[in-house]
Amino acid sequence: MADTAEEPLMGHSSTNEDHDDDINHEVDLGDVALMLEKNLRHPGFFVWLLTLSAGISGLLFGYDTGVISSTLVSINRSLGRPLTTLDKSLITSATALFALLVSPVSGVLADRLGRKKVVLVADVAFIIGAVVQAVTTSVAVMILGRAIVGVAVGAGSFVAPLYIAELSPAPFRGRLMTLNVLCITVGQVIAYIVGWAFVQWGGEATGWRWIVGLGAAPAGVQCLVMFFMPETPRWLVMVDRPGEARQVLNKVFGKGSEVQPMVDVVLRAIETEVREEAEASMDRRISSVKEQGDSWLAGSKDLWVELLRIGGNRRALTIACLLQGLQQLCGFNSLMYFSATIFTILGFSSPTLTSMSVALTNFVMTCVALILVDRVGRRRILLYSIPIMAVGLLLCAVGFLFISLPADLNEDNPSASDSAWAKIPLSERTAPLLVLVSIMLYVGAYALGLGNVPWMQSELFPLNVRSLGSGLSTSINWGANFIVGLTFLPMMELLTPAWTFVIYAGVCTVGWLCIWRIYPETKGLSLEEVGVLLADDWGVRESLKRAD
Ligand SMILES: O[C@H]1[C@H](O)[C@@H](O)[C@H](O)[C@@H](O)[C@H]1O
Repeated sequence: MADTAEEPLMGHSSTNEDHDDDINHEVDLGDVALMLEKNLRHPGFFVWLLTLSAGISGLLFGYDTGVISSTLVSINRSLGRPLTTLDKSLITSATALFALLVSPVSGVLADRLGRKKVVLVADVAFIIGAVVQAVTTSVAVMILGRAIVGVAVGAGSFVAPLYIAELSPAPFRGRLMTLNVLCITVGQVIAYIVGWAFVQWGGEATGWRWIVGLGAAPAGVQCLVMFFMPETPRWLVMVDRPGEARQVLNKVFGKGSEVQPMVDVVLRAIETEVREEAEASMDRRISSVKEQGDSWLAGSKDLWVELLRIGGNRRALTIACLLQGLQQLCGFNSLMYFSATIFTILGFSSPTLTSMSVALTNFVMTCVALILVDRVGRRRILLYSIPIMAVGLLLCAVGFLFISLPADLNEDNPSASDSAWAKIPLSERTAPLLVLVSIMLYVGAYALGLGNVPWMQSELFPLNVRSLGSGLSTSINWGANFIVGLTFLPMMELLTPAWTFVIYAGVCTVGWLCIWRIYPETKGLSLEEVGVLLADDWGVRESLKRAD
């Protein structure tokens, strides 16, 4: 392989048949990753810059989802009347609902327009949504503003990881994508701090307008920065612009003569993948165009067929949806949205401050994940951390068994810190402390694995269906997020908190079994190799052999 790699790529072109035949024989995709691992020690400055620019999408995602709890308690009557429970539910869930609707569409858009343009479109939506929320005087327009933010979060949450994945060299891909999740958790911590500060000192009725309006600032910055960032090499090859793809790869890997062979090999691997996929889909495309005409719709339908009919793609989609669904159905965001309510019920005197422990633990442990994920591997980190989550949830359930709850869980509003519950000294109540500690254990383990690994979804899909597949699994994430947000409080009331947490522990157990059975280890593999792994079966054994 070394010989092949060092041979300069002369006059390459995706339309040159002889050359393409050479590529077929020369490129051993297994060697691509090995070569990268051997040669690259650290991601270069340019790669960090790209990741951080795209990571602003994560920051906005975290900020806009984290900010809602404090906003709801600060709005009071400034939208013309006090908010009803229905108003609050609609304001909260509009974002997840629209994110859910938009993610698959943004997958198609990312193929048509490019990854970068979708980031820019999402930024415009973030800015419009923030301004609409900040200036509104009615509940209906507030819901509209949250819906527009949902469009932005839905598109951004799918395209930012895709952009990072397609630009990162394989050995650092996990780490760089975890950085995106780290930005989400930073956004959530900032949202909690800003919200808490405004609730504490804001006082006046306009404070919350600043909280939501602030979301426009990072979006504006990202718009400016991303304008100067390149498209991904994979998308450029896909739209037949290999020259530009090479320029981007040169920047990613550096320009020295020692890295040129690496750029050649990576470009060849991408070209091979694009060409093979184009050939494989040609027949299907021809028949689809014959049936439906050469329209946008025909192209998209064709992709759907490819995603669902081809075994490897279907397997990739199943794994991505499993991980994304599990990330939400394990109940984490019920803590993100309602931890202040839980800590009020438990009698903590400053529930908003206590609930910050959830956001902070999530952030700190995501930092740890950043260091571990490429070393330990995605599959392994999930198989180790999910049982700890289940133990945390069960301990939490045990804690709740020793706590007698008020009949109406809404009785204790997060702002009512002087309630009867809050006056009981904590020293006399070990059960609430047990709940707090087990929640931290659960959140810590979540942040290590399930909080970030599902966002590496795009590495599972081959290029032609990558954005559609990632878009779909992102909508599973938002759908499950929507369900958990909607059902958590009713479950606590109808089934008791103990059973609610036992059910989440059950979801974790089932999820663990599915992961053990079908999720191969993708650590250190190039995006092209992952496709080979899933082509005939789940590839678990094969991947474990490689990882050893
Ligand atoms: O990966 C993120 C992260 O774990 C966030 O903390 C959580 O709120 C999101 O729902 C999730 O997608």
